[in-house]
Amino acid sequence: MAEPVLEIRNLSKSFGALKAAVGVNFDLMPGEIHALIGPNGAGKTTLIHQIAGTLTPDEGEIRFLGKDVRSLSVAERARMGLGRTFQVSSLAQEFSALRNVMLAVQARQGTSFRFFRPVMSDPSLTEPAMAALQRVGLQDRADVPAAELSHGERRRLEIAIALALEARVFLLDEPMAGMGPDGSRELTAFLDELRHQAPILLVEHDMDAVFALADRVSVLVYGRVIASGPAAEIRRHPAVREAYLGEGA
Ligand SMILES: Nc1ncnc2c1ncn2[C@@H]1O[C@H](COP(=O)(O)OP(=O)(O)OP(=O)(O)O)[C@@H](O)[C@H]1O
Repeated sequence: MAEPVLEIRNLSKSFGALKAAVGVNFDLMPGEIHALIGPNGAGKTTLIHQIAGTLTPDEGEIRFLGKDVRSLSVAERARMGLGRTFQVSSLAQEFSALRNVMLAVQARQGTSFRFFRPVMSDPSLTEPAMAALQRVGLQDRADVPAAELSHGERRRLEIAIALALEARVFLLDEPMAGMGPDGSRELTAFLDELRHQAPILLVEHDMDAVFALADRVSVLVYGRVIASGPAAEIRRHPAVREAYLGEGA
């Protein structure tokens, strides 16, 4: 059987008295989209922060590609291929779309000094960056500053950055947030294709997108996984309908 790309074991994290993760177990298998759903404040973003390395767990294990990554920095994890998009955009707003992706290409290639060539005309940076922009359909917007892109375009730019980092896994935190229905449909189709590149941990409130995309769904409530399984099963799960979808069982 295939090995999980990402394995979370007994992860716990508290902020004072508040338990944001309580013994969380979670796997991401090659090729799959595993959605993490749950009410506001359930601890979904906190879990992504712990995987990416911006928060340290109190207890538990995080294994990525078979390696325990708890002692690695955010940058080291990113270099291993932990590709993350953020709930709040982390783009360099004044830089063009192309420049934003080039920074990721440069980060991927490691620090190198380029004395002889201005960065913007260095094909070892511009070519992979343009290829990533093309994958997300932003090739015609390459020169536009990130700040002037639409919300949906910025989301796609973040994915282009993860592509340029040659992500081995995508951690997507509410990619549908702020999208209109057309944008959501477009992004859903795109993510469906993106899974072939690397598996996706999808934190999302848009249930149409979740049930259209996810192979598996885990439900987090007050830091605990209350149900986890194939999407069709989770949709029918009485505890999920009651606790999360707000219906009587
Ligand atoms: N740095 C922090 N310090 C203290 N409390 C925090 C911190 N980060 C998150 N929390 C709290 O931890 C809990 C889980 O928050 P988190 O943002 O992970 O939830 P979420 O499931 O992602 O919610 P949403 O769906 O609204 O984004 C919340 O009660 C939040 O207020």
